[in-house]
Amino acid sequence: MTTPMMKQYQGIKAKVPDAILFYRLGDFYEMFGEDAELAAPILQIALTSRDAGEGKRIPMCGVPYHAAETYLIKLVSTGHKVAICEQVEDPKAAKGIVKRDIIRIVSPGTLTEFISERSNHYLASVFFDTQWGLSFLDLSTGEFTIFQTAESEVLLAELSLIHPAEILLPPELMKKSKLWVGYFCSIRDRSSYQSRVLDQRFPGQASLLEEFPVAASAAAALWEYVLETMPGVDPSHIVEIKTYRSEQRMFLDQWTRRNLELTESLRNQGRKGTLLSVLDMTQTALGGRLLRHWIDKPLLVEAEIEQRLNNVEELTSDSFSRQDLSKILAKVYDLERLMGRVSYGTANAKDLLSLAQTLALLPELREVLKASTAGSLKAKVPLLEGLDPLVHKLLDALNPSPPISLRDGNIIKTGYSQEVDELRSIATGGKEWVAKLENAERERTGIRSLKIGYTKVFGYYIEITHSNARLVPEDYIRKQTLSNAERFVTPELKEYEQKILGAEERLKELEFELFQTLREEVRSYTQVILRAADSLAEIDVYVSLAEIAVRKRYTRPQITTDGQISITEGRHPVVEDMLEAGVFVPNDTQLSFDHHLAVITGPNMAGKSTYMRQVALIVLMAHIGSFVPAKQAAISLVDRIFTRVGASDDLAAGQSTFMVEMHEVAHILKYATKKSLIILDEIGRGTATFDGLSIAWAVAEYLVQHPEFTPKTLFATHYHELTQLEDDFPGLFNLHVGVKERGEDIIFLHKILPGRADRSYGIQVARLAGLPHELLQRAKTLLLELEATKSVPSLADSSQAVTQFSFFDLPKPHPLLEELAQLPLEDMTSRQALQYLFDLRDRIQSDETV
Ligand SMILES: Nc1ncnc2c1ncn2[C@@H]1O[C@H](COP(=O)(O)OP(=O)(O)OP(=O)(O)O)[C@@H](O)[C@H]1O
Repeated sequence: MTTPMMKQYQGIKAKVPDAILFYRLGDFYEMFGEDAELAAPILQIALTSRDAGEGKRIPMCGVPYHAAETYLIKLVSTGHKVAICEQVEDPKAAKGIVKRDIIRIVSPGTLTEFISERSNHYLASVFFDTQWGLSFLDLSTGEFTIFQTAESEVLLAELSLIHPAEILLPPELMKKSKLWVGYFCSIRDRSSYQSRVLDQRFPGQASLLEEFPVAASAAAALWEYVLETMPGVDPSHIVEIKTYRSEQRMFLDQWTRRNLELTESLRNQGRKGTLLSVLDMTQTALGGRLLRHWIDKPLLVEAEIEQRLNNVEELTSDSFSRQDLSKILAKVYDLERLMGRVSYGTANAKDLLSLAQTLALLPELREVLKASTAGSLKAKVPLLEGLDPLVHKLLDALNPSPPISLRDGNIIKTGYSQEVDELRSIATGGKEWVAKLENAERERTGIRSLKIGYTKVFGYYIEITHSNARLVPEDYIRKQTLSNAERFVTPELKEYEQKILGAEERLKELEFELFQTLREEVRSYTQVILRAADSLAEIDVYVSLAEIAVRKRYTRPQITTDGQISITEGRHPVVEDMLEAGVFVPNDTQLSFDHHLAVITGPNMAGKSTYMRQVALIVLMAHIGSFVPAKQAAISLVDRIFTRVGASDDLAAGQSTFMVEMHEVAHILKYATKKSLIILDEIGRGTATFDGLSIAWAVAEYLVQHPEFTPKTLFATHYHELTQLEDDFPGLFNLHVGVKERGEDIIFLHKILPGRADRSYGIQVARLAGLPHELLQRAKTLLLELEATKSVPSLADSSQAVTQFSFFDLPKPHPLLEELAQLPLEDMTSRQALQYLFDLRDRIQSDETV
C-alpha cells in the first residue's frame, strides 16, 4: 500500500504537473520521482530514494528549508517552475498526517527575489484577436501595463524592450514558436483570456479595458496566473493598469535601440558605453528604473517635453537644491519593492524600518522643494504628504536593529506596548532572578562552583561537580548525572522556569502579532506610499539630468515643429565621455524639409558613424526632456528615429547579414514619414560591390524623389558615386569628413564639412591598422589598376546593365606598372625622371597605354 505521506504527495503533485514540487518534510524541502531526477543534477545534490510503500522505492532529493531560496533561484533561472508546498496546520493539532498545500508557485516571471534593482522584471501575456494584445506586470514593483497594436513587428519590438522573464500564451500562439525564440513561455488555457477577473479587481479601469479589449484579454490571463501562483495573496501594491498610446510615446524599434546603444551596449550587452550610463546619476533604484523608461519611450507631446525641460532647467540653475535633494535621495530605499513585500506578507521588520526611514525623509524633502527656486517641482510637495503619522508609529514601534526572523522576538521597541514591556521584564528579569538565585545557593551550600544552567530539553538546573556531592542540600531533586557532575532542580526553580519560559514564548508571539498589525497598517497606505514613490523617482531623474547637464555642459534644446533640426557644435554624449576632455571635435547639423538628405562621405574611421549617431542621440535626448550635448540646438519634433547601422546578422532567425540589412531598409521605407529621422550607415555593403552600390543609389533616389515624403536622413556611404545625386536633387546635399594628408599617412580631423570627399584613403587606414607592408603594396597596385581600368560603369543611367565585380576577374598587372617597376631610377638624373613623368602623362592623356 502507498504510504499516507506518498498519497498526500501525489495528490498535491497532480495539481502542478509542470512544476517541480518542493514538499516540506521537517527541516527539508523534498523532491520525489521525476522532479528529483530533474533537479538533483541542476542543484548538484545527491539523488537518493525513499520507500513509497508496496516495496517500491522512489527517487528523492532534498534541500534544507533555511537555504531553499538559493536552490529555488537556480531552478527557476534554468527555466523551471517550482511549487512550494508547506504544512498548513499546526502539527500538534494534526490528526494523522499534517495537512499540506501549495503556498506559492515560482516561475521565471513570478520571481520577486534576487532580481536586478535597476531594471524591471516582467511577466508578460500575449493574445491575438484581429490585433495583438500585450500585457506585462512587474510583480516586485506592481507596474501593470497593457498595450495593443495591429503590427506583429511592434509587438515583437515591445517584447524585446521589456524583455519579459516569462510569456503566457494561448495554445494557438504557442505554436508560432518562431515568434518567441529566446523567451520562456507558459501555455494558458484559452478560457483564461475570456475571464472577467479584472473587472472586479480594477473596477475603476473598465473604460481602459474596454478601449483595448485584446490587451485586456491578455491581462486577464495574466492576472489569473498571478492569483494561481500565490494562493490566498492579494498583491495590494498593484493599484492600477496603465497603457501608453502610440501618438504620445515615440516607438523605437529594436534595431534603433540597439544601434544607438540606448540601454545596452552592442559589444557586451552591458550598461557601459550606453546613453543610459551617461545620463544615469540617479541615487535610487526607483529613479534608475524610471530613467530607463524615459529613454525607452521618448515623448512626442511638445507640452510634456517642455514640462520636463523646465524641471531640468530649474534644477540646473539651483545647485543648492540639487545637492540637498541628492543627499536626501541617497538615503531612499526602494519603496516600490518594499511595498511589494508588504503586500505579499513577506516584509520583515528590517523592511518596515527601511520603509519608515525613507518616509521619514519626506518632510525634509518637502522643505527643500518649497525653498527651491525650482518652481515646477513644488507641485510635487502635496504628493509627498500624508505619511508622517505612519512614520512616527513605525519608528516608535520598531526596534532600530531588528533580527531578520519575525518569530524570534526583539522586533518591538520598549515603550510601544505595555504588555510587551511587562512580558519582557519577566523574561529578562527572570534571568536576573536566576543569577541572584545562583549566588544565594552558592552561599547556602558553600559550593563556589555551583552553576545554574539551561537546556532546551531539561530546562533550568543546578549543576554541582561530583567532588562537592556531599554538600548537596536535601531539598535538591536529582535530575541528571554527567561524567563529572550532577544536575538538580528545586521546586522554586521549576516554578520560576514556567513563568519565564511562558513569558518569553508569549512575548515572541505578541511581538509577531503586533508586527503583523503594523504591516497591515502600512498596507492600508499603499496608494499614498506608491504616489510618493512615483514623485521620488521623478525628482531623482530630474536631479540626475540636471546634474549631468551642468557637469557635461549640455544645453536646453529649443523644441519646435517647423521641421528643422539645427544643431551647433553638437557632440556624441557617449564617445565624448570616453575621450579625454577637449579631444572630441564638435560638429554642426542643419536639416529641414527642403534640405533633408545628407550624403556623407569620408574615409573609414573619420567619424561618419559617430556623427550620425550623435545627431540621432541629440534628437532623442530632446524628446526625453533632457538637455543635449551641443552649444545650441533647435529640434523639431520627429515621429520616429530609424537607424540602419553596421553589419549584424540574425542567424537565430535564419537571416544573413545582407538579409538583415535589406529587411531593416524595407522596414524603414515602409514606416518612415515626412517627420521621421533616418540614419543609414553604409547600406549595400553586405553584398557584391555593384549590387550594393545600385541598392544604395536607388534608396537615396527614393528618399528624395517624393515631394511629400521628405524624412530627414543622414546617409553615410563609401560609394562616392552617390555624391553625383546632389546635382539632380535639391533636397540632397553632400557632406564629408575632413582629413589631412601627411606623406603616406592621413590625420583624421573629425570635422564635418560641406561637399564630397575626394578619396577613400582606405589603404592609409589599413596601414594605421597595421596590415603588413607587402600586402599594402599589393593593395596599392590593385587600386591603381582598378582606377586606371575604370571598370566601374556610371550608374547615372540606371538602364545600364550592372556587371558584378570580383577580385578574381582582375586584369594582369598593368603594363605601365611593369614599366614603372623596371625604371632604372638610380641611373637617371632628376631631369630625366621628370621628363619621363611628363611623357607618361602625355601617353595617359592620349590613352596610349590604357
Ligand atoms: N567628432 C569626433 N571627435 C573626436 N573623435 C572622434 C569624432 N568622431 C569620431 N571620433 C573617433 O573616431 C573613431 C571612429 O569613428 P567612426 O566609427 O564614427 O568612423 P566612421 O567614419 O564611421 O568609420 P567606418 O567608415 O569605418 O565605419 C571613433 O571611435 C572615435 O574615437
